[in-house]
Amino acid sequence: MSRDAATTIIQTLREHGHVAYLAGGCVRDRLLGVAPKDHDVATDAPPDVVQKLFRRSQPVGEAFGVILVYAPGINPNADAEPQRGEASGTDRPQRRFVPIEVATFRTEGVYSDGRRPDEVNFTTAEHDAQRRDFTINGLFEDPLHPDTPNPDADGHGVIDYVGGRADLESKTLRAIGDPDRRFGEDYLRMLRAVRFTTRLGFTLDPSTAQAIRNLSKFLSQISRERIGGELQLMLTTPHFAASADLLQQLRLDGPTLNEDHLDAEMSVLTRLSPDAGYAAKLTAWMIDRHGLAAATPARVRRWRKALCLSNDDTDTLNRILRQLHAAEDWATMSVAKRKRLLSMTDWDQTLLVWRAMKRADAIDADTPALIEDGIGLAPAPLVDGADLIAMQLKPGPLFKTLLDQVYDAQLEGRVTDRQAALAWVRQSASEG
Ligand SMILES: Nc1ccn([C@@H]2O[C@H](COP(=O)(O)OP(=O)(O)OP(=O)(O)O)[C@@H](O)[C@H]2O)c(=O)n1
Repeated sequence: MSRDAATTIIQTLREHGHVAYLAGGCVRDRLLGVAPKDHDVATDAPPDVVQKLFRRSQPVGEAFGVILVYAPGINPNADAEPQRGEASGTDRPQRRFVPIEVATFRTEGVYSDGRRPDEVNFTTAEHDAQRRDFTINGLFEDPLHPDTPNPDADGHGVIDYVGGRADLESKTLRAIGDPDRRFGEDYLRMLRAVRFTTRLGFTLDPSTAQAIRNLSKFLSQISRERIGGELQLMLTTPHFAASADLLQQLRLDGPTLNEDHLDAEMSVLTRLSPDAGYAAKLTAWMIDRHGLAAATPARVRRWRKALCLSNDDTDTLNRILRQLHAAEDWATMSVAKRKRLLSMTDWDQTLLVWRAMKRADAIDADTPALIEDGIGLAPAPLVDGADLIAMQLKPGPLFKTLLDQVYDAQLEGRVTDRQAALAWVRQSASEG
């Protein structure tokens, strides 16, 4: 477990006369009874000392004083470094080297480029706690404290310089010290505030919320990759609708999406199944904000830029929107068209959005009969391009039209075997 690996590192640092603790999210999560994603260590040992003490280490954020140390532990994510003499890819369950971030206690300057702090100074644990974003993230823990032999015990080894324990108990997300200053150091923290508040089901402290409202427009100074990354974290949790709602209440929606603030009701997003992927959630949010008619490729291009969307997510978003627009004509659509729609890539995602829009009743009612009609939604074509070439037809626009039409005939049961399909093509081609 990464807690064991982090504890081993802390022990070594202590033996060499340094102060070292577990820090940040892992302390918060343990006190909340949640399994921490990873365990970070903070220490007064400077980065070069950390590197000398741990042979298996590499700097990951030298400017920040962060060193990745590989320490023995059970690594649940199997692809850590293999042990010496051990072939990688072996299936024996065993102790592996777990990567742990070891950061030197630091204070940071402002992030004036929106990506990294202008300056970093090494300091004490107390000052390191005070430069962190929220009180619940500013806790340290001594895993070697005699009162905490059991990691599940209510930690007496917790070191709290910022009032984080009381805020954990009252379920309050509060900036450490002066909120304007904390957000001014890194405006991305305003989005982090939304993520932690909704993920943990906390309340945002009123003066922290007010500071965000006042400063929301400065979010646009932050790099689009960081904004997009944070939004993705927010929307891929089960609390995505609450996150979008809180973003809007705090007037962070506009600067996040690089468009104007809107007071939209999150009805589609609220009803959307948690099984929906990131692109489907963005689609639902776009529809809540702008309506389906205004959810256009131009809007997708804008969101893609604002959120640094991947090609995959952008393609999926565009596909879902095209399918939603097509689904509007369901009532008048031919059987072949219906079947083609139902077998399109990402239709499952489209359907989740369509259901959240409360418009899927007819599709849901008609689908079983289409699937179980003895033909199916997407049977293998009875004829293909090679058959057309064998008929001396030249590849060209007519070629594709003929193939589409004969496939429609097949989907609708108008041709049921290969001979009939070939005859159908011959007839249509001769008619021109
Ligand atoms: N803009 C930021 C980012 C991080 N931190 C501090 O660095 C710690 C680690 O950051 P990160 O790994 O991003 O978050 P976690 O708190 O570990 O939360 P998560 O479980 O989401 O990773 C945080 O707890 C917080 O103390 C901060 O003060 N300001």
